[in-house]
Amino acid sequence: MKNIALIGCGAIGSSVLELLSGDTRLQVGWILVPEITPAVRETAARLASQAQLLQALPGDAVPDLLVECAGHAAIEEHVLPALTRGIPAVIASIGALSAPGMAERVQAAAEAGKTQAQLLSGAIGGIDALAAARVGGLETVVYTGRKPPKAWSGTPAEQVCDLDGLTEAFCIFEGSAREAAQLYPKNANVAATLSLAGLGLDKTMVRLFADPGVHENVHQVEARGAFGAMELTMRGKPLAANPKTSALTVYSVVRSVLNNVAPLAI
Ligand SMILES: NC(=O)C1=CN([C@@H]2O[C@H](COP(=O)(O)OP(=O)(O)OC[C@H]3O[C@@H](n4cnc5c(N)ncnc54)[C@H](O)[C@@H]3O)[C@@H](O)[C@H]2O)C=CC1
Ligand SMILES: O=C([O-])CC(=O)C(=O)O
Repeated sequence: MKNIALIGCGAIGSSVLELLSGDTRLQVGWILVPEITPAVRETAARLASQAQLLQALPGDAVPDLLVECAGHAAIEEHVLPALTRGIPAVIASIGALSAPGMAERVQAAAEAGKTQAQLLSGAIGGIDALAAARVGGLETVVYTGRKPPKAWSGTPAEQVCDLDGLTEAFCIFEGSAREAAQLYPKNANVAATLSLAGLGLDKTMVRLFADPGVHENVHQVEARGAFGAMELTMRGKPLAANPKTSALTVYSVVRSVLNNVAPLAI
């Protein structure tokens, strides 16, 4: 049985617990959160009663897998030390790897621990195709992200338009994935994932829209290269508990965890 440490117990973490509970091939032995709130206690009691609720992984704990679905700060705080200790990790907060030097630090920590960090595809699809296409050579990758105005609240979009008053789609950002990550860090996961799989942060072009006409998180990718061309549209339903997060991200975490215990992985 695989023993898992879950980092974060918010919209994604609690849905992941829901979907994994009852699977006898694994158990969640640790849940790491900055504050052990009554909501976290209730979720853990209901879905992972054997789990220890802690702020950091104890030095003598050796989970088989660390699953990050907490936010960018958790990479520095939990993932790097665990990788260095040889604990493999799956990472949802890919946007954190846009910070200068962070992708290299994750790689170095995994090398030091002789283990592996797996970057999840999260809310976007086609990462397998894009990463394979890179081998033959990519020419352009363009990402367009479109979300309902309320999904952009608390971001610099509030300074470039009146989110509540929008009657049509408004382009709140156009530039490189590196600039997008700096301005919209909490919405930078998809852009960062596409960059890491494809042309890198400076050559991946990003356009972001606040669009009152959509109710989903719409992610579009256009890529061209030696392989031919790819066009992809995802219309991700947002999680009720966090409209900034697409439900597919939860399923992507669960897929990855189950691939770790399944005899046939896909
Ligand atoms: N790769 C992708 O496509 C996507 C990735 N994400 C990433 O997943 C993260 C979590 O998303 P949600 O569950 O919707 O957010 P949320 O805000 O609902 O939950 C975050 C949880 O992590 C905990 N947390 C925050 N900082 C922490 C830290 N330093 N160490 C341990 N726990 C910490 C919080 O207490 C909370 O339990 C996002 O911040 C984002 O980075 C989200 C959406 C898509
Ligand atoms: O759609 C989502 O779940 C999140 C998203 O756009 C991002 O973080 O890039």
